[in-house]
Amino acid sequence: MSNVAEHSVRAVMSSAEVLPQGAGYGVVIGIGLFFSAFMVLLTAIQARYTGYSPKNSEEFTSASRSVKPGLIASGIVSAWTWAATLLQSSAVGYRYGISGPWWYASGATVQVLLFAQLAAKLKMNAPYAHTWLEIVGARWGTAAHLILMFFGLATNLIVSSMLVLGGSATVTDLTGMSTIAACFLIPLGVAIYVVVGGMRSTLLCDYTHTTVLFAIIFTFAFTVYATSDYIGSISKMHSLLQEATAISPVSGNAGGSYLTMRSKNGLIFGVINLIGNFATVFQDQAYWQRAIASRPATTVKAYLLGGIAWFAIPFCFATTLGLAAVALSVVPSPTSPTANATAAGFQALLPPLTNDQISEGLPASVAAAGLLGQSGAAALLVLLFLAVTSATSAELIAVSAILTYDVYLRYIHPDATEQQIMRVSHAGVVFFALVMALAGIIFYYIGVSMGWLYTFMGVILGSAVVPIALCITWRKANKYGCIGGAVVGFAAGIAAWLGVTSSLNDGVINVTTSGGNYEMLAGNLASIGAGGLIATVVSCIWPDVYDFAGTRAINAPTHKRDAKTSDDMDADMSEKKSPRTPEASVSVEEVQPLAEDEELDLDRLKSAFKLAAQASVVLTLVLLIIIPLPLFFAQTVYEVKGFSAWVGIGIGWAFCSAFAVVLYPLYESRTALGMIGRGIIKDIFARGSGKFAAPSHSIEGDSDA
Ligand SMILES: NC(N)=O
Repeated sequence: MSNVAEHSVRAVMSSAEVLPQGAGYGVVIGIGLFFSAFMVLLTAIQARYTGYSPKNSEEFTSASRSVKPGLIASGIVSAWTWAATLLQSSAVGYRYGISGPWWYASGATVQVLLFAQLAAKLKMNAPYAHTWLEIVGARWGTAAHLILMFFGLATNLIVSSMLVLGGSATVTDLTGMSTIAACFLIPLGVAIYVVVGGMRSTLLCDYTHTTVLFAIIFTFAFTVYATSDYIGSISKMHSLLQEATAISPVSGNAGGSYLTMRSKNGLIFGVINLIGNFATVFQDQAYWQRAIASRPATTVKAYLLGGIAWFAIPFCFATTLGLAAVALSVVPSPTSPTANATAAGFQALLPPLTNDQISEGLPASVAAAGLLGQSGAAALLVLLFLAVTSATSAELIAVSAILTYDVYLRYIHPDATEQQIMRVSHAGVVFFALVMALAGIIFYYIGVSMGWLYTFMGVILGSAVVPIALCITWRKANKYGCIGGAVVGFAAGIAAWLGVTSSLNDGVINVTTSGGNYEMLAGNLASIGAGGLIATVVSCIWPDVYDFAGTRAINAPTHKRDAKTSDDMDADMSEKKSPRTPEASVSVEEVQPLAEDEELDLDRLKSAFKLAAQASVVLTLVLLIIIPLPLFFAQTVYEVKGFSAWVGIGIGWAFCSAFAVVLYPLYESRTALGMIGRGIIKDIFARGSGKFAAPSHSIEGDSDA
């Protein structure tokens, strides 16, 4: 049997039989153990040649706030690349055509870009905090802290469940490995290396994952658009998509075509996607933690770079594999009696997928297996595993930070020693690994898929988005308005979601009926809308007057500062000084003058905020309005030329992204890499002579390895 025929038969047999079960266990356990060993090695190298060691809590959780922008950008890309980024984006490409990948990518990029503003404010208003919840607690006290902690931890739980569900469904589908085993083994393998390495090593591991991720994405893109026997060129893809349109037109698309941005359901998905992803960035400690780990001077740059780079991942990947899955549905299988897709008896290489299969995110894996047989399936498996593990590592260390600083230190043992803090941080990682495994299994058993959770997340998380953003950035934010907004918005989201489900489905409410586009859209809009409206309106009517002195005092180094410096720092936002909040761990008067630290100079931070505000708003308008809406209203169905430009932009963007998050971090770390290289060489020739010796002035600013 020819290679092509062999691939085809495997694809028709469904992707479950493409790889042996052992390959699933091999990838999940083998790669997990490999990265654990890699992490041990990296940690040892760091400690020996750079002086950084995750044995103290600041380094473990926050990487000593010294990481450069390229590595932070790579960490953002890695944490934000979920199983859904690859699978759900391809699923909406499969359902809605080219608009699906666009709306997935743009609807989840703008939050990272806009987060640059929050990151700049974090460095201005709470430069020494470990978690965003510490800021809430210092400003608004215990009730607000607990309520918003619910939203924060719910975000981590939902994101983690999606990671486990998406990862395990694909491993099971491609190899037949037990889903339950995959749910447990994926997070536990990651937990080992997170405990060993802490935040800095997690970022380094993210970097390696991101590098491999781009390599595999390019492999798929060039296979589909250049070398595949079934597709192999943009014009062939175009003609296959036109054939697919003729056979099964897409409801709500211009001319039923896969080749148009005029897609009603694509647009609805775009809105749901936009709202849900605000919640999973703004209230996920993982993104705050990257801002915290970042050098203050370059935080904004890191988020803008990370956001722009990330866009290419779902856009290029889903424009490749999502559309390939559609195209392969009109390619005849080797056993088909006819090559004419419209003739009776036609057997497609990839028979149409059911709604449940699409919701599980299978279009990408069946397309990969259909195109490249076992090697395609294996590449997708590795890609998925790397995406899932690096995002999982971000979630584990994020929850560990919340459990350590917002539960243990705040409520249980405020005077804990460094050793106790480290012990709790490690235990937090392991504890949450078990929780996410169990959550994945529970959702799997009740029939909730990754796709369902993805569109649902904004319903229960969306209401806290605006309140949290206001708490950290706006001196006038009213505590009661924001907390009320989060709680009422939560109820409004659930009520709207269930109400619309009931009215559109004759009173039948279950996992299937509640997962429709309109049902989820209603819940998402009500949640973020009510939360945002209540928080903003109440704050405008009864504005707070807050100077952020209490939040700046969180964990700040303790030196005297004179009143003049304090006034200068707060000049931009204080009309009246608020007294020290009881929650602040250190009195304002004791705080080290931030101006002493050049990177925390208020003028520099204000300029960074201005840059973040301007760049993120302009890019948001470009990605959400200026490019897609004219294309939507024009109802253009792309001819080959337009489609070629579309695909070319996707692949070109992915190349630029790879430069930004793969090559740039190497360039910016050249000093540290040189130092490590010299240390290793010295050690080889004279054992012990290469070891890091703390200089009289710190080299930390130059080192981020
Ligand atoms: N991270 C996302 N939304 O893919």
